[in-house]
Amino acid sequence: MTPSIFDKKETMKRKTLSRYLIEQQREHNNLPADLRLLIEVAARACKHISHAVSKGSLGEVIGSAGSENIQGEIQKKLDILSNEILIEANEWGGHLAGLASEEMEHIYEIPNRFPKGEYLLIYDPLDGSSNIDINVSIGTIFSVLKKTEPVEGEITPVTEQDFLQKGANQVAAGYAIYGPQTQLVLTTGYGVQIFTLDPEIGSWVLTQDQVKIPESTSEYAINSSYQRFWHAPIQRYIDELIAGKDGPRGKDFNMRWVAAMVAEVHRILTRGGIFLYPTNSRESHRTGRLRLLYEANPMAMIIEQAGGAATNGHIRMLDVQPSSLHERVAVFLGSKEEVEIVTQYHREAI
Ligand SMILES: O=P(O)(O)OC[C@H]1O[C@](O)(COP(=O)(O)O)[C@@H](O)[C@@H]1O
Ligand SMILES: [Mg+2]
Ligand SMILES: [Mg+2]
Repeated sequence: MTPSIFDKKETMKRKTLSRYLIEQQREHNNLPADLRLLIEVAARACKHISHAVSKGSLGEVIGSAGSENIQGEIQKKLDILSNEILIEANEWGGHLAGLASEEMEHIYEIPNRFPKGEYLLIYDPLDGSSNIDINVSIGTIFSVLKKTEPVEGEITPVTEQDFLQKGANQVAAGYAIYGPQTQLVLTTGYGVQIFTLDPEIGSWVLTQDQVKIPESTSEYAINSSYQRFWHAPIQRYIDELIAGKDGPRGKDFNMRWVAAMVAEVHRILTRGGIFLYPTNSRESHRTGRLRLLYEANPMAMIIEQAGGAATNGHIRMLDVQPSSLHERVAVFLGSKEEVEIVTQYHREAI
């Protein structure tokens, strides 16, 4: 008997992250057991961060920590706390060789007193830090790579070089968004799934499977306060969007800016759109604002898995060869048609 729509909804409601991952491992045979456990540990850490975020001033996590990270940005108390939560949860998990974070200058090798694994975890513990104090959506972004050994079976110490892999090598990527609801968006290379945290039972529940981004859109997101520093291809692209129905695009566009990449990507996954963070002539943005390894790459994998596109303006983001841990990059991602147009404008300008 075919189950009714109601029954299907009920079944979806009960599918927790654990059950979903076990099904992938056992029934579909497309998720190694160690990777499944690593994702569970990361998801548990995000639940912990979500709890700290929701307490806000009650938990005394609001405000500056009075320190700077490697990028010269003022660290918020929550940036530091989230980083510590992720390290603590993952270092004894037994599935990692090492981890790296926006908030740490160097990589962190799992100490010898803990069991080790073959994976590398790279994350932005708290994305959208400027939104913390104003109670607007923020998130945690993570990427998982595999450490490759020069000789099979031999285990060598982890180095920064191990992390400098193209995004195409990612075996999983995800983010948690701490907004009106806390959600976990995940890909292990088989589409994109959204899990919503049910605060009553403390579980991540599958609420959307195989998320798909519409190919066309009339919504864009860019910080236009840098307009005077923009290079010609971006100037051209945005001018055309603003010209709307009267311009070459022949339709009106709307604009949004949340100032947290997780929130922009989440909106795009939900209803389409394009997110742009180009390089510009300002010294601090010469190579871009967002970080390749723990912002651009995981988001690019998620966007591609949902049928969208992501480039650095010239090539597919996932094909960019990283050269350093905290490297910055220009980012164009979202609905395919728009990403293709803006990338084409960059290519024509060479
Ligand atoms: O509004 P701005 O200053 O242009 O920057 C917004 C961008 O900065 C970020 O907040 C950077 O992330 P962090 O908060 O992790 O440093 C992105 O999420 C966002 O897209
Ligand atoms: Mg960030
Ligand atoms: Mg951050």
